[in-house]
Amino acid sequence: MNTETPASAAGTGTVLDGIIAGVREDLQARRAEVPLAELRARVADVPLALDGLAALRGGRDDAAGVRIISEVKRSSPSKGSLAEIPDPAELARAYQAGGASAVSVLTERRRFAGSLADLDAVRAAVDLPVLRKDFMVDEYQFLEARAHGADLVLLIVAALDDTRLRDFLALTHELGMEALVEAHTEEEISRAVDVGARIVGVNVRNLKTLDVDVAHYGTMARHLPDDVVRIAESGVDGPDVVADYASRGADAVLVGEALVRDGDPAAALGRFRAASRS
Ligand SMILES: O=C(O)c1ccccc1NCC(=O)[C@H](O)[C@H](O)COP(=O)(O)O
Repeated sequence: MNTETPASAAGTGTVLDGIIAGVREDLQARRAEVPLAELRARVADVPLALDGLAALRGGRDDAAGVRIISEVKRSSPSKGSLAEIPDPAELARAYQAGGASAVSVLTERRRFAGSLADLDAVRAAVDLPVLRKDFMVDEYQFLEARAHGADLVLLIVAALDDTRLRDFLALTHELGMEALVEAHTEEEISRAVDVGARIVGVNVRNLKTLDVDVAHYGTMARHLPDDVVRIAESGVDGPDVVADYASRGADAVLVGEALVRDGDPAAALGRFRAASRS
């Protein structure tokens, strides 16, 4: 597989381009430490991936309400440091206790202060599907995700041309994982669906301005086909937003900041889940 990917499919000098440039530099350093062949060997020793698709599907129809993907998010480009997370395993266990359906772990280092160590800690702490949330632009990262026990990875449509999107989705599935394919626009939703994405997220954070507009989910949701698992990403600052996403047909909601800032994330999750049922 050709792993040379343009900085972003758009290549417009956006926040995304800057993040990806840093991701590529960090990746070269890791590759020098652990060559691809060694990663492949490690993958063979890891237990099979959990079924992320099954965990997230059905939230729009069943009485249990919307599924929640709870994120371990230390920092962000838009807000800087969000929370001290001395023990990501403890946070992940709170998420599981609060009824999360999956845990997302940001592993990008420069802007989000994440790491593969966080992924390892969360993987060992919960038996929920775990999403490696990063800016996936190279085959190496997919093997790395699986070697560290991830069950799902993020594919950002805006960061990949159609060939890479298709190839990376195929690689994800070959490794037994599922992909959350993230779109921001109607055109990106079409591209995600055309390459065969089974889980499509609409991220309401604009990657050019970093502005969050929760109403954007409703505008985009009508373009999501019935047979994909629909995820609303970002912008949850309380139960009302979860209820709104649920009312617009989301199967699952991805929540970061509101949970890491809450002193009792398990209780917060309980409120979010209850709101989607009311
Ligand atoms: O969070 C950011 O500032 C950000 C900036 C640029 C690219 C991605 C970014 N966030 C990644 C995410 O998608 C969120 O962490 C996730 O959806 C949770 O969002 P929130 O609940 O609003 O923290």
